[in-house]
Amino acid sequence: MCSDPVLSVRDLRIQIGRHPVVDGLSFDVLPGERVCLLGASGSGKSFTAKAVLGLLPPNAQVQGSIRIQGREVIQTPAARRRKDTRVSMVFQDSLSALNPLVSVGSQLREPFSRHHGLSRKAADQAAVALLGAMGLDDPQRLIKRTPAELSGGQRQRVCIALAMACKTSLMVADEPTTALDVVTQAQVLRALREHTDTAHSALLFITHDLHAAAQLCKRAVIIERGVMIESGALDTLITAPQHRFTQQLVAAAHSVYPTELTNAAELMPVDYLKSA
Ligand SMILES: Nc1ncnc2c1ncn2[C@@H]1O[C@H](COP(=O)(O)OP(=O)(O)OP(=O)(O)O)[C@@H](O)[C@H]1O
Repeated sequence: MCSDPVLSVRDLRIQIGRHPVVDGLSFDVLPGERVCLLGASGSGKSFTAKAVLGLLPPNAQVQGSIRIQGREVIQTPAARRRKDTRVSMVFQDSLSALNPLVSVGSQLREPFSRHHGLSRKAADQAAVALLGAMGLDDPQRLIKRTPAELSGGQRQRVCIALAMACKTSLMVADEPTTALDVVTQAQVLRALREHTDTAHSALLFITHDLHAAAQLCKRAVIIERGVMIESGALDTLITAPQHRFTQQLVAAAHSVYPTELTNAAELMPVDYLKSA
């Protein structure tokens, strides 16, 4: 069975002044699919995410095609997009993504009222239920606090809850676990996995962390200096990486997580691992 992609990116080119930061990138994300965009620092991941979200800075020149639910949005900024082409977002820095002066409950109430049409009381109940479902202890108390009164992992799960409450068919998460300790990382990855499974929402997961990607995604697009160098099933990319950069990425992840990169990693050919 073949479904139409939720997100279809074709020959995406982004330039800042004379400097190309993304150069001819093409990939699809299918409904309910989790795809990671993997690349080293400075490879153009965040610019790709911003183009998908309609949040490119005014000095960026963009060409190509970005279709969400079949509609062309490449030249349409986020604020002017139709409801069915809007994308929810989880940022790396959860503190600056949330309003520091407003309680978690008030911030979560808004999307429940706006996108689900709930009354204030029902929106509060939905917010508490959602935070509880994400494994946060005592959500009744938590919604009364401001973001600064939460830990990084708690805040990041509030951000995921906010993105979930927006009820979009696509979520983009840009390095959502980079600033977190390993235990909290695992909790946040689980929350993303459970949400996308339950809501059948697609996810574009932006990361330079192959280990995190392998816990969440089945398919990867790997970029280097704004150009796609490899793409396909993550298992295959881990067991048989073709490009030098992918081989280095796998070797680095394997040296940090020797036994658990994925089941596929146990089958990994070793020539390039030995040389890493
Ligand atoms: N305002 C800017 N003007 C010109 N070039 C920029 C600007 N901001 C970023 N760049 C360059 O664009 C390129 C891609 O940046 P981008 O932030 O998309 O990378 P990234 O892969 O997300 O990196 P990281 O993992 O470090 O966030 C980099 O070479 C960066 O130096």
